[in-house]
Amino acid sequence: MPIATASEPTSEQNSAATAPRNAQERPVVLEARHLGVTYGRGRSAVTAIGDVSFQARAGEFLSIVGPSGCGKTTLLKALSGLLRPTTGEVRVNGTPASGVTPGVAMVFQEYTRSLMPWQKVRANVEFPLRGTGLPKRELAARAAKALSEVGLADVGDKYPWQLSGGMQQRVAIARALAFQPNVLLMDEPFASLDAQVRGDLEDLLLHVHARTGMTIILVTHDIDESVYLGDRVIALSHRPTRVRTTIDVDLPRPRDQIHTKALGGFIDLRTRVLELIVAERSVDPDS
Ligand SMILES: Nc1ncnc2c1ncn2[C@@H]1O[C@H](COP(=O)(O)OP(=O)(O)OP(=O)(O)O)[C@@H](O)[C@H]1O
Repeated sequence: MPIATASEPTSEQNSAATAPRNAQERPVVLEARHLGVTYGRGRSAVTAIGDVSFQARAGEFLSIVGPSGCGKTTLLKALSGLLRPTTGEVRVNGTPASGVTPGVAMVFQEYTRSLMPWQKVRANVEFPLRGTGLPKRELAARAAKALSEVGLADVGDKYPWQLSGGMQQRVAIARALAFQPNVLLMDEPFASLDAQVRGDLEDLLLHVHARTGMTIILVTHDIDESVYLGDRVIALSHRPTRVRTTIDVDLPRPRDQIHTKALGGFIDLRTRVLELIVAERSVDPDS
């Protein structure tokens, strides 16, 4: 399947652009309710998350930004159920989640550590599906479809280390897609890639989002990326973190690297987000 490029929006992207965009009418699929996370106890305790509440609606693309070390990764871990919150709860379709959050997949920044180098690409993509009871044929079909979706239909028999960094991160995304999650959590997935590859993968993500209608929650340090991809940007405060502001990104879709980023609205939004981050950066959480 062809990957969306800046100059050629796909038919899926175009249909997404004309679909009703009243996000408030869509059901809430994932909710953080007064989440708090403290690491350790006593004098060495570190409260990463103070009190965070927000809702992600079906099909929404949420970008999360915040100053360095404010607790963004901790928040994604709590949302995925990899880490138990100290206070508050995560709700899925209105029901409190305990343990690993159902229907959620996560993509990490460190693709070299998240892919198994001794397994071929196809086996890496199939891995999370093993133990789900799916027949082998269905497993293989899902992996093939996901690899095709990220433009890697022909690399199933290679090892991850035979691929470029950008291709390895595509494999990690394919692995999450093969799982067919309702919510995809992404922790700075493009941070270690060069600018051109990063732009390509941002557009790949826009394409996947438009085609699948999946809810995506992406943590990023890159202010432009947060606005370019998101329907809303949640700006977090310094640690112990709270939601400082939520900004609606009312830019038209489909988006493309050249024209969207040249829009006055894009420049205004990125300036607003940057101002918020700079203001929060100037606060020392340990003082
Ligand atoms: N396992 C842990 N034990 C103790 N403290 C931790 C642990 N993990 C994170 N922290 C602390 O919690 C705070 C938030 O960390 P976290 O990694 O969630 O922030 P972040 O916003 O993702 O950081 P960055 O901007 O560098 O990616 C930091 O002060 C960090 O040192």
